[in-house]
Amino acid sequence: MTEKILTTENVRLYYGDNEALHGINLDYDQYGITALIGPSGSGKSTYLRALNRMHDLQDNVTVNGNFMFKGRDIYAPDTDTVALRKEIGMVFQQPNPFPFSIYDNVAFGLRISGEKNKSVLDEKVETSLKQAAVWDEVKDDLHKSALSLSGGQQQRVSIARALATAPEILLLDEPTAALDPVSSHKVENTLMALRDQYTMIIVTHSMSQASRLSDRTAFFMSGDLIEVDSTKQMFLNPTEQKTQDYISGRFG
Ligand SMILES: Nc1ncnc2c1ncn2[C@@H]1O[C@H](COP(=O)(O)OP(=O)(O)OP(=O)(O)O)[C@@H](O)[C@H]1O
Repeated sequence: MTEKILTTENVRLYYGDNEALHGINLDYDQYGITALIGPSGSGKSTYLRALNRMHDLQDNVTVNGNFMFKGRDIYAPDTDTVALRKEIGMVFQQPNPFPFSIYDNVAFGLRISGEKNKSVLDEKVETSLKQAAVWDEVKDDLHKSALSLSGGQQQRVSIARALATAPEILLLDEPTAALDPVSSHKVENTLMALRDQYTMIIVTHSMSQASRLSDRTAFFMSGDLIEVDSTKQMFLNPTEQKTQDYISGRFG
């Protein structure tokens, strides 16, 4: 049996007194893409953000449940959350480069970890930008502001920034929702090319994107996980009527 890289068990999350996730159980094999789909407000982003403790940054959120990453308890009191977020990186809906150069954006996490050697930084910046399939477009302008790039390029630089710290898991929260179709296509191709090297979990509203990109799909509704299966099975022959109704566009 394949070792699970990440397991989440009985995840309950509260915003104040309001329970937004009602006991989610989901495990992940190493590598491949899992899509989280479901109507607006079903808890996809809430669940995703719990995986690398992004809710710690917000008051009034209580997370219960069991989260194990390679045998380590993510919510153990002694977890170094900065180190955790290097291993479980995140890419957001809005491309969010920092207001400095392309090079400095990608080198950011490495420098925070104490890397000062210029040739190491140069090499990692180049490798990460290549992995994120944006190197050819920016290699002559690495010292230009990342904010001067197009949205699609900014998003691939954000992916490069996440990859630079050598994460094992990448969380992607609607990474193409703010992009034009050509840029979305490029970002999708980038993710496809990374599927054999990373474990990726992507929230998407696009059924066509979920079916194109993912190996496995999980359907959320009203804070519950309704069904999870191979993407093929989910789209061709889901077990639950609610899943069928959602993917055929009857609601959401
Ligand atoms: N910061 C917050 N404070 C209070 N309630 C929140 C907060 N963020 C989300 N919620 C609530 O938690 C529930 C789940 O929201 P969440 O954003 O996780 O859903 P989602 O499936 O990702 O939706 P969408 O597809 O629209 O992004 C919703 O009822 C939402 O109102």
